[in-house]
Amino acid sequence: MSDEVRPPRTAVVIPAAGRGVRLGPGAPKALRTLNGTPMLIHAVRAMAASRAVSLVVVVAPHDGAAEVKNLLDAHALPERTDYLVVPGGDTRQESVRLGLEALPEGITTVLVHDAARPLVPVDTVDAVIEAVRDGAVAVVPALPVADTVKEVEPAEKPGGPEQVVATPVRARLRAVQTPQGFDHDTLVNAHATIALTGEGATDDAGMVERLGAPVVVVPGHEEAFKVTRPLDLVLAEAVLARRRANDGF
Ligand SMILES: Nc1ccn([C@@H]2O[C@H](COP(=O)(O)OP(=O)(O)OP(=O)(O)O)[C@@H](O)[C@H]2O)c(=O)n1
Ligand SMILES: C[C@](O)(CO)[C@H](O)COP(=O)(O)O
Repeated sequence: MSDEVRPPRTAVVIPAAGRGVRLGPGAPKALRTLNGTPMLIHAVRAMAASRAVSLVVVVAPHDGAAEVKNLLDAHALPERTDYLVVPGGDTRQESVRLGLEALPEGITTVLVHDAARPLVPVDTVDAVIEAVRDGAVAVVPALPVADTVKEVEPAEKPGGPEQVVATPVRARLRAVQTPQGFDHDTLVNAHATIALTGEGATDDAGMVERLGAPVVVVPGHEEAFKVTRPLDLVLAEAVLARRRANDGF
């Protein structure tokens, strides 16, 4: 066996198998375009912009893996990075697990990034990777919350009023984004151990928290917002227009 110290290898799993119900009728959300380019391609480019990323695994809609492969082939992407496409599952959590199963040996750091956050800047990606390489087992980029957040008890009957049960101290709340970064074995262990029903975990760091492992926060970025509702498409195209005006990007 060689004593050679191998450099850490970083892969990104991009869950892109969602329908985008909240965005309204149309193609699956990841394939909807921003300024003529599919959101997924923006997201893949955002990840591959980091020189630390050697592999991007795209988790495609279950019946859309061939279409997504063609899409990646048809767009210019950095050549130093490898790309893989696998079919996804019924929930985000399942899609991420299927992406993790496709990773080759030797990956030490894994990022999970929503295709629905196409405009995250590379500095945020690099900050997450650096924090994992510095020893954190789980890292989330996050921003302070602008609104006051209430915890509610669900309505007793459909259409009835919800009851507020608590107002968490806003200064202690953070809105978390992606990419979330992990020590590879810790994330794989979380996905193998944590069983959740219904929609599953809403983020991957939450699964690592359930293992009892520490999750650290790095600053997020307002351009890393999630395209969820129709207004977010307008905002995303405005951000792209501002980038073009500012840097000719
Ligand atoms: N079964 C699923 C569901 C979601 N996702 C991905 O997880 C990310 C975050 O999910 P979200 O923004 O909720 O996307 P959708 O599930 O598509 O949206 P909606 O809930 O409005 O249908 C997206 O990149 C989405 O494609 C996935 O890979 N597999
Ligand atoms: C992972 C995430 O983007 C963190 O904010 C978010 O939880 C995804 O939620 P969604 O309902 O699947 O969009």
